[in-house]
Amino acid sequence: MTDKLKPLREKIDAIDAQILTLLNERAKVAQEVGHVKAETNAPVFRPEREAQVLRGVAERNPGPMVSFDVQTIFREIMSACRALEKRVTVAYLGPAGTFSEQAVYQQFGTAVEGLPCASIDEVFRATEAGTAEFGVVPVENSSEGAINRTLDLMLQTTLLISGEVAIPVHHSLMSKTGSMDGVKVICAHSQALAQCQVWLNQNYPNIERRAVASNAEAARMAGDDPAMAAIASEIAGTRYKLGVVKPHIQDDPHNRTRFAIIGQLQTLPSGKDQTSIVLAVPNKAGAVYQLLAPLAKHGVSMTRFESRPARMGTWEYYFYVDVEGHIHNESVAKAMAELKDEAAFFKLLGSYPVSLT
Ligand SMILES: O=C(O)C(=O)C[C@]1(C(=O)O)C=C[C@@H](O)C=C1
Repeated sequence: MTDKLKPLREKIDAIDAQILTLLNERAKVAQEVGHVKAETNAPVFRPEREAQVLRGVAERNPGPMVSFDVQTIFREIMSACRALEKRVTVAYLGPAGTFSEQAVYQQFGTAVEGLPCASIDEVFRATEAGTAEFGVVPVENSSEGAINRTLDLMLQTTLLISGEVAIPVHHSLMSKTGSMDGVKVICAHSQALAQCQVWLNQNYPNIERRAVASNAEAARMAGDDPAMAAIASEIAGTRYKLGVVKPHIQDDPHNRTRFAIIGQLQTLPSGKDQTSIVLAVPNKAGAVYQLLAPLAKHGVSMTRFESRPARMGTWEYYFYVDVEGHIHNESVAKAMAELKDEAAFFKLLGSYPVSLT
């Protein structure tokens, strides 16, 4: 056994030496890129370039490594190279251990400065004030729909959407002891309670459910109090030393949340992009139908249509629309110009690469 392993391990050592040399060659080039950017004050984080690199390695991947894993490795390589240029600060809905933090790493890799914030509002404020260069905010969940607070704040902010990232959301039921003995309350964010309600009704119909600020906060509370259980990610559970009572209790096994990367940056085209806008129309018959006509006219596909009641003013609803393509694409630019002319309200939220996951 050892005789057979030895030459294979020597091979791995030799390959690792080459990888190490290449990684550092790459890092030196990234440092040069950093110097060029510093001269012109150009942005360090370039989501369109990173999306192209990650799509490229997946397309060229000969295997046997699976493309998802290859992308994870290259994301970390770029993250480390980027950090040599400048360590980017990213605000997110904290505390540490939330799905928002996971979304930060999924987009930026781990060589990033995370800034946990107490609320979605604070993520916007920290990014607008420049305390963080980017913010990561939840936009929609596949089971529960839109995150209304984010949509409302998008309307008011001067920030743009610079990118998007989608992550699978798996909720686990956890407690200090790893059992439900003596547990009187199950805590979680209201969205998580909603995403697990069928399972909870079947298994613990008589235990009180309490909505708290975040799942990570629920995990922290459960770590302090054996009478409380938390619904949260297992990452949060590990952080607060909880035992798993039952993993993956979300009603939809494919539950996912989409996050927006917000910032000052207008991302350039990556070749596979999406544009987000908000619109309002006068309250008259056929207005929405008419409003969307420019999309069909210019062959622009709509990928999302969400409405929010306008809480003041003369219009009844705001419509959040995502379309395929970048505002720099001629057809998208023309369609947007016509929409803007016809709408009672129009706001471009940003053009950015379509999420890889
Ligand atoms: O190409 C650039 O602009 C770089 O800064 C290099 C690099 C990379 O490591 O590949 C790093 C950071 C950017 O977000 C994009 C790519």
